Amino acid sequence: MTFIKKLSAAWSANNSLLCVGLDPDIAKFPGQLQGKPDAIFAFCKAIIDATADTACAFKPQIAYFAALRAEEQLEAICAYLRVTYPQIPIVLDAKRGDIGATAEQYAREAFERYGADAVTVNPYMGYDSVAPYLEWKDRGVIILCRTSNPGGSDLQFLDAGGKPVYQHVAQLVADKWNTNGQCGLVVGATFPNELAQVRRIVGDMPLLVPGIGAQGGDIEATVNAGKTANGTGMMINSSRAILYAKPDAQAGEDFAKAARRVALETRDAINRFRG
Ligand SMILES: O=C(O)c1cc(=O)[nH]c(=O)n1[C@@H]1O[C@H](COP(=O)(O)O)[C@@H](O)[C@H]1O
Repeated sequence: MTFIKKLSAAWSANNSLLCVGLDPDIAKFPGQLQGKPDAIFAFCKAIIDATADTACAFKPQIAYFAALRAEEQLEAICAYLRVTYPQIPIVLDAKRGDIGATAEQYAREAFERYGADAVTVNPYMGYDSVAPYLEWKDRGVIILCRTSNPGGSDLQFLDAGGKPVYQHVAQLVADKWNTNGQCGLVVGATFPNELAQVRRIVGDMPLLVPGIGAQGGDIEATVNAGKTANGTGMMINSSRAILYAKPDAQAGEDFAKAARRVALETRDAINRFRG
């Protein structure tokens, strides 16, 4: 099944535009996982099991695994997702960008090694750096457009022949790069005006929208700016606010139950504005 079909089915099945980001930071793990050799896998598995019915996608961030030499645990988590929750797309967040020959290897890493349904890619090096990902015709290629961080303005707001660079990227992807119809764009929830601009340019193309939760993006503004006519079109990502939600001790919550509560609250808050 193609990435877009899988994502559309997950939007409907779970009535959710929430993407749960998997950014495992062992310093923030609960006591019972500290010091365990497979703590990263165990933490992510517990979060996945607690939130799978609230999410339209899971987004593991590769740096959190690679920095700790835990790529095997990322492989195991992706394998677990593919077997246990095959209906939920895996978006590998790697933000790769390199010359074509190297990009071929990055594409294999994302799609073969980790079996991801989609991968985030940096457009700075141009079409031939993105083309190797497009060889994987059923997989999603999600290209950075207007990122959620303040410093994104340094380049993305520069004028490129009458329009800012981020709009140029959106137009380029919509008109030329989306050869298999499986591309998406990253637009931060911290920039709702720009999100609305991108939506106007790209029609129904799915947008990965990080920046609610820990980065403070407004859910109502995000949904109003980014939704498509049928009230979908986005994977609205939250990582830390869900992963490290404070357990309510009086309610007997552990970290996974707290994550589920916040995931449900976030999904429902998004749904209130979908129309
Ligand atoms: O591509 C991304 O996922 C991404 C793009 C962007 O512009 N901003 C952004 O925060 N992200 C990622 O989205 C996640 C946000 O995490 P929280 O701020 O904890 O919700 C992190 O994994 C970031 O690397």
